Amino acid sequence: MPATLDGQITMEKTPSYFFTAGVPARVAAMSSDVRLLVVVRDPVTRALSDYAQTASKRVSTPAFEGLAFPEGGGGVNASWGAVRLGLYARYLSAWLEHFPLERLLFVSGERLVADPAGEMGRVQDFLDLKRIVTEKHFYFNETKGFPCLKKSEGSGAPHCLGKTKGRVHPELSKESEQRLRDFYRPHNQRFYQMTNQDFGWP
Ligand SMILES: Nc1ncnc2c1ncn2[C@@H]1O[C@H](COP(=O)(O)OS(=O)(=O)O)[C@@H](OP(=O)(O)O)[C@H]1O
Repeated sequence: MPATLDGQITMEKTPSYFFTAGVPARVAAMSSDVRLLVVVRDPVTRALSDYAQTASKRVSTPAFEGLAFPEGGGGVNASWGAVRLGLYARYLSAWLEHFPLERLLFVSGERLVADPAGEMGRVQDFLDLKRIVTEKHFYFNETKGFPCLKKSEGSGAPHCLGKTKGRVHPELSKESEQRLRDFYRPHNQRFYQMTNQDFGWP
């Protein structure tokens, strides 16, 4: 992390911090007053998104359902990363050994899309920042199917995230979706209790 002067905030992000062993202890050792933002989405959608990212890099990736569900039986393959990483409560436990809950803000991935200004308002409050980013900064881009910035910082032109954000997800049969939902439900409930926040995942 670069040196941070008084009055500055240094931000650093990668999704893998959340679930990589040893990271909570390392972050705690680095800074005692760090604030942590965790963006989470419905773990079923997360699994499909994870798969879509892998499949975009390797054409020969087997079908989602073959990887998610072991042959025979009604089980779910929780050792496959795309499934395992949606077990948020498990990974959060490791962070809560090093940080009080108040040091973490859980951002809803769904609300970030449906109401980006509202969710960014929560983020700014959490970081003790003036609410500079508001509704007026966003518009919904029908082609992209996501909110985009009305003006980018560099050119002042509208700016959407790139092609690697908003990929098409694989189709999932109703039965497979239900199987995954049933698998995640108790984990989601535990996560809601730990965060005191109901994300409303079906
Ligand atoms: N405004 C906007 N524009 C485009 N995409 C958006 C936006 N807000 C949230 N998302 C969702 O972000 C998902 C990609 O996040 P990632 O976790 O891959 O990002 S990163 O790894 O931290 O770079 C990406 O997931 P996929 O849809 O599976 O590609 C999007 O659903």
